Amino acid sequence: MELRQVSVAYHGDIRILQELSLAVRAGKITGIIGPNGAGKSTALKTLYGLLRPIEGDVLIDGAVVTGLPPWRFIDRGIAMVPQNRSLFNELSVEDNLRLACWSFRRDRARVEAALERAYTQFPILKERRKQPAGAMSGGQQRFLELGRALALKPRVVLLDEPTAMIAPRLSTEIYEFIHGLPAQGITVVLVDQNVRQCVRIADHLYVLELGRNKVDGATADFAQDEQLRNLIAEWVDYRIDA
Ligand SMILES: Nc1ncnc2c1ncn2[C@@H]1O[C@H](COP(=O)(O)OP(=O)(O)OP(=O)(O)O)[C@@H](O)[C@H]1O
Repeated sequence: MELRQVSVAYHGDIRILQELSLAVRAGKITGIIGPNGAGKSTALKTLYGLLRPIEGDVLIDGAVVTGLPPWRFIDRGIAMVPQNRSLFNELSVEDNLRLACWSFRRDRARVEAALERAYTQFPILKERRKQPAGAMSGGQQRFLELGRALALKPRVVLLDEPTAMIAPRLSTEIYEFIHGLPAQGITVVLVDQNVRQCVRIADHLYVLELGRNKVDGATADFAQDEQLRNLIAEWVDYRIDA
């Protein structure tokens, strides 16, 4: 996936992204970091078709898809887990998973396979499958959101602050899980305030500032370049280890 010279505005004239270009590396983890309000979530929403650029293009597999609605992105194997909770709290864990299968609900074998995939990845969901989603802890609800996105066997998963407001022990588990996704053939785009963890697991990093791409590169190169490490420390208040 790619954003090519994309500008995005809210309310028509509040321009947030300014000619931002960004390429998602297939089979890798691409991290997007930057100070509060830099436009990281806006970039992710643009990659998923939730926001339409006023300039520039969104590409999938090299083809321009600018203006395509989000459900057509799902068809193309792109899944997103948004920053804010997106579960139906009153519905059971299993019904939340079934809803993700709505577009192929008549294909029972496929629905059962999708449920099984989510339960294998997160056994706690199977244990809790009959309980209301809202009765689970914040971390468990996050597992359900991840399980729901992955039940559809996406090629690419877009994650916005996956461990915001989640207890440290479960956060560590979530990062380990995300780290393992490329080995399952899943490409990851990770927007995160938790710069330490994002830098630890990302193969390639973009640093945004005021809606622009300030710098990007392979994470390993950031670690070896004293000047880059200083810049990152200044922008996001975190020093990458050499
Ligand atoms: N729906 C909206 N309407 C108007 N302005 C918005 C809207 N959503 C975001 N903004 C503004 O756009 C800018 C970028 O927001 P965005 O959420 O993309 O930043 P971010 O880098 O993800 O920040 P954070 O790390 O704080 O989540 C901010 O100034 C924000 O106030």
